[in-house]
Amino acid sequence: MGNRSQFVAIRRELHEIPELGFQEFKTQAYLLNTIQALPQERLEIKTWKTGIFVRVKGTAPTKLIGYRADIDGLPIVEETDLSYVSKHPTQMHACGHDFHMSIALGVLTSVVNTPIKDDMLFIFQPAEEGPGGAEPMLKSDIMKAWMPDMIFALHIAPEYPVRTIAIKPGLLFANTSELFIDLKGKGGHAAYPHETNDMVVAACALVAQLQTIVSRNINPLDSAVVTIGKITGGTVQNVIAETARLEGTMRTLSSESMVKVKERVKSLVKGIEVGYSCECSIDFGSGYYQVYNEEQITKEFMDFVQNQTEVQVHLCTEAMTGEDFGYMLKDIPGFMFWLGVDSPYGLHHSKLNPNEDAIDVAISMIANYLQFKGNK
Ligand SMILES: CC(=O)N[C@@H](CCC[C@H](N)C(=O)O)C(=O)O
Repeated sequence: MGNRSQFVAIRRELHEIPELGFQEFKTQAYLLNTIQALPQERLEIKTWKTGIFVRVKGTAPTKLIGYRADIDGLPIVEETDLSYVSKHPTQMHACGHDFHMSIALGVLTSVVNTPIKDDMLFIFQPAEEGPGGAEPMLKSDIMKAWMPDMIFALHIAPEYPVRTIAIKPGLLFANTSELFIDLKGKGGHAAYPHETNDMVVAACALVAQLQTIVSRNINPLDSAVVTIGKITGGTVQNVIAETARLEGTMRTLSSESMVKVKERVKSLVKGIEVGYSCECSIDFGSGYYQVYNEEQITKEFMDFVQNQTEVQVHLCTEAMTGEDFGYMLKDIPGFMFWLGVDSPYGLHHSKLNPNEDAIDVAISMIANYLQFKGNK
């Protein structure tokens, strides 16, 4: 691993054990072991479900600075040929949370070894991919007692080179809502369609109609996404399906548009019920609040990084990704930024392989920023 730090090895070990939201038991144990191996004099550690809070006492604190890393993986079968490929065959760190954790551990180690004046709160948060850990963590008694004065976080960005970050003041990520639709009709013999209400046909019609929400109901100057990522239905090739299920996600830049998208989903589903003589139920699952970067703190961070020669700052546009860190930023001023990791495969791809050089780049950049911001 050449000159790379121990946090690259830690990332690889975490990469091997991805776990889904609120099932991050091995991950939590691994993180706790690593945190407990640090000098403990300045640390106070509390667990919350599968997450962890670590408070680091500063030398002369005037504020509490929060830093959040998400810790869950995705239900994806990994298709890389890495020596440290996931040991959990149907789960993968395909959104970089292994990077987020190892960077947070690196920054924590740096703050323990070189204390800053201010107190710090490290938040290892479960279930970012769903159903959402940030909002309940924010409402927990622990965080109510340890409410940071400012907070920040990063997300890896495969499309940017290593040694770059991308960020903008104001809106960074979209409002999101999951979408689950169950359709139930009358199944039967494949040769007797006139005696059935085929839910495969109804589901296909609904998928096509859902596409008209973005193209026909949302102002073209606004932005929205309706994606159906999974369809299930039927049992065998020569039986007409009695049930079908669509699973997807909706994204909007404005919260008003999310209300409109949901209304249109309800109307289209009603139309399918009438048109295909079936019963449907809609579950909007979990929804995430937009990620909004507080202007002043974000600009100060951008200026700070720009003045360091090691990392370049790109001013980016908003993305339709979602992040439940948006809930934390709704209540606490702060920011999120993209960390360039230069991978030909994007987030949520089974071949995602971020460049590990970005780990030490990020640790050093954030540690420097904390020496500046936390010693003011
Ligand atoms: C950064 C990122 O990729 N976040 C996820 C968040 C998913 C939230 C929820 N499960 C949904 O699908 O709406 C994303 O897909 O943007």
